[in-house]
Amino acid sequence: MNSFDNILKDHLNKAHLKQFNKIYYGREDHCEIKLKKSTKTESKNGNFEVAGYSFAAAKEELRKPNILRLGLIQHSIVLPTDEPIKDQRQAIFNKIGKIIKVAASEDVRILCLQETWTMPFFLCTGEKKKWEEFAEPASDGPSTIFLRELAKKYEMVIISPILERDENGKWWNTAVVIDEEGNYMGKHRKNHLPSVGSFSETSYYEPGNLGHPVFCTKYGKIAVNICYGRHQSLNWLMFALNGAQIVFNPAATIAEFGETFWGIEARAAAVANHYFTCSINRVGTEEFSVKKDKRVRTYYGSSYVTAPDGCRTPGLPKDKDGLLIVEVDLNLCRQIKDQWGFNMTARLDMYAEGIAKNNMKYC
Ligand SMILES: NC(=O)NCCC(=O)O
Repeated sequence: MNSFDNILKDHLNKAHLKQFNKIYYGREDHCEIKLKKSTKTESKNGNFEVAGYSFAAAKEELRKPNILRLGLIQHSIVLPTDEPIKDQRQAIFNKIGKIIKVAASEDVRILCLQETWTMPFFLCTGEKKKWEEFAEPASDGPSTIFLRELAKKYEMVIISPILERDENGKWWNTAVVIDEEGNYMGKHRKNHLPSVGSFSETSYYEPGNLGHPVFCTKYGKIAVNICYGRHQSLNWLMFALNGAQIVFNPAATIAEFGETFWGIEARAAAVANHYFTCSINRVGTEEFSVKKDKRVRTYYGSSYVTAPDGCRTPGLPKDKDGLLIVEVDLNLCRQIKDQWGFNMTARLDMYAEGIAKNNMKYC
């Protein structure tokens, strides 16, 4: 099944599709961006889907429009998981390098990759030794070196979620932020670690210790909420309190786990926190030999973007690499807050008091 959106297109007539889009996506028309001919050729040659949509904001008298293009890449691994680590990683670099080039040709200014994009998601195997060499330093590891060059060449801010090995040899699930001049800007570490079914990351690394950083890039204020952190609404809130205009949610999640949540959580967060959310999930099937068993996991892609007014784009396919390009006007963030009086009616002091009174416990 390619995507939910294609099923709808195939089965609803034009009028019904419009009605459906209005309720489900928040608007009748997806506002597709016209992509270059070369983009279509490259996507066909590289066997990845490219889709482009835009979100407009109202014209203002005093502020200029603040329009930029975001890029989200979802991808499968390239080589089987028992190939040498160096080859597996290089094959992914080669594929991603080509997709980033297409994103650059479409003027993408901020781009985000999926969770631990350089490797198969071996964190479901319970094994560590075999995979150690995928862990790398955040500021000058192989993937940061690779992306710094592309960031500089294309004047693009790049968010690179990796498996970090710190100076003491400890691992972290980390997102590195590289600025448009190719400089390492900083990093965020995943705050909430799953311990559910085969997602058991607590044996690999600890919850993040860097709070909720917002990176003031040349193009906008951005933050990263890594995968499982999307189930925690206060995690989203903290990025808003620190001033984020766009929050990326790079993920690795499978259909057996909350595919029904996927379209809801980041979308609700965009409305509740008045920023854009960008949801990126890996695709493809990954097979691991664990002792005498085979472990097989299939990721469902479906990456999408939501605007602060709750309108969302269709998703990328469930089963194919893809580049989602979304043109946004960041002025929309403040416009929505003003229109709904969200800052004026917030009761943060009341919640802070209530949380403190409950001794930080859920009942
Ligand atoms: N990577 C990760 O945190 N997966 C957990 C499953 C989920 O939250 O969908």
